[in-house]
Amino acid sequence: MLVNASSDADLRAEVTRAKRVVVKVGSSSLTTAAGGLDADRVDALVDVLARAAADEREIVLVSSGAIAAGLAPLGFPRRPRDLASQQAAASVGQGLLVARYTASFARYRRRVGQVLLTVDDLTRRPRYRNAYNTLEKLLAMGAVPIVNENDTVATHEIRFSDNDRLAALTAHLVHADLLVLLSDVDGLYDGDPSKPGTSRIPEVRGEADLDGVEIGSTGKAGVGTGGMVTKVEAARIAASGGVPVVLTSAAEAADALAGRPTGTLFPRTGRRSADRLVWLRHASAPHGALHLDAGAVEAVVERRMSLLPAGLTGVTGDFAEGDPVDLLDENGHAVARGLVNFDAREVPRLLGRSTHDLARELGPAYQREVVHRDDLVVLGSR
Ligand SMILES: Nc1ncnc2c1ncn2[C@@H]1O[C@H](COP(=O)(O)OP(=O)(O)O)[C@@H](O)[C@H]1O
Ligand SMILES: N[C@@H](CCC(=O)OP(=O)(O)O)C(=O)O
Repeated sequence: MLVNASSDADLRAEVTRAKRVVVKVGSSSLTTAAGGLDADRVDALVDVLARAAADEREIVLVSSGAIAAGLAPLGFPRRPRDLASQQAAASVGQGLLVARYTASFARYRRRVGQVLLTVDDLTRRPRYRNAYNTLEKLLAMGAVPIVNENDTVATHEIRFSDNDRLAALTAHLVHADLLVLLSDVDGLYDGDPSKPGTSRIPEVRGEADLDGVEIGSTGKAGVGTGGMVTKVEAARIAASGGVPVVLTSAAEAADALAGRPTGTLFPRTGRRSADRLVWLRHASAPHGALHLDAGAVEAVVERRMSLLPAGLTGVTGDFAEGDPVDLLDENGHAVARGLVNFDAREVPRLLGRSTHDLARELGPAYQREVVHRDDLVVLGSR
C-alpha cells in the first residue's frame, strides 16, 4: 500500500462527500441471539440507509444473512456444515431477508431490488457489463439494490469465499466513492476485542499499521464467515482500487456515513483502475495456468503486450475459453493473470507456434491472441 499523506480531516471529508456508497452488513448484525432475522436490527439499519438515500446519496446494500435467516425455519439448530443444507437454508432465508428489507424500506416509500451474483457475473466480461447495467438502472430509478451471493447455486469451488470480498468487488463494479463494512464490532482491534486491553485502530494507512495486529478468522457470533481477516482483505482490495473504506459496527452506521471519527478508516491507497482489471486480480481462483518462455514474460510484463501462442511452453488445468488463468514464468511463478481465449484442450497444438502458421494450417480463427492485453493484469504491480 502507498502511504497516504493527507490529514485526518481531509480523509474523513472524502467520506462525507461520497455520493455513491456500497454498504455491506454481516450476518452477525442482522440476527438474534436465538437465531433468525432480527426485525428491529434490520429496521434500525434501514432507518440509516433510507435517510442517506433521501439525502441524495446512492446506496447499494450488500447484505449477508440468507443462510442465518433460513436456519430456524428449516429446523437447523446451528449453521450446517454440508453444502446442500447451506444452500437450502440460503434458499429459504434469502426470500425472508429480502421480504424484510422490502417491508422496512417501504416505510420510507423506497423500493428495493434483489441482485444475486455469482463469481462468473464479476469475471466474465459480458456478464460483468450486464451486472453493472442492472445496478445502474436500479440506482437511476431510485431503488436500493440489495446484493448477495447466489448461495443456492454457489459451491465451495465457485464462490466469492465471503461477502466482504463481494462487497469490495461490487464497490469497484459500480464505481463507488466509499465502502462501509458493518459488523458486530466497531472496528479493527489490535487483538481479539473480547479480551481486555485491546483497543480499536482508528486508521490503517498502510501495511505497517497492521504490524503485530492479531486478526482473527472467525467471528464470535458463529453465524458469519471469515471474521476480521476477510474484512481487512476486502478493505485492501477496495482501497488499492481507489475506494476508501470505513469498517465499523451496524450500530454506528449513521456516524460512519456522516464522516464522524468512528470505526477504522482505510484511506484509498491506489488510484481507480479500470474496474475489470481489479476483479480479474481478486475475484476468483484461476482455473489453470499457461507456461511462458522468457521472451513472452518480457512482452507481457514489461511491454504490456498480448500473449501469443509463440511464447507458450506448456499448459496445466482444465479451463474453458473466457476463464481466468495464471501466466507462469520459467520458474513457475505467476507473473500475470488473464482471460484466456482458448479451451485448455486446444492449447497443446498452439505451443510455440506462430499465429501466421496456425492460421494457415487451422483457419483464421486461430490467429487470435491467447490472452489479449486488455484482459490481462500483471501481478507484480499490486
Ligand atoms: N483484530 C480484530 N478486531 C476486531 N474483531 C476481530 C478481530 N479479530 C477477530 N475479530 C472477530 O471478528 C468478528 C467479525 O467477523 P464476522 O463474525 O465474520 O462478522 P460479520 O458477520 O459481520 O461478517 C468480530 O465479532 C470479532 O469477534
Ligand atoms: N452469502 C451468505 C453470507 C456469507 C458471508 O460472508 O457472511 P458474513 O461473514 O456474515 O458477511 C449469506 O447470505 O448467508
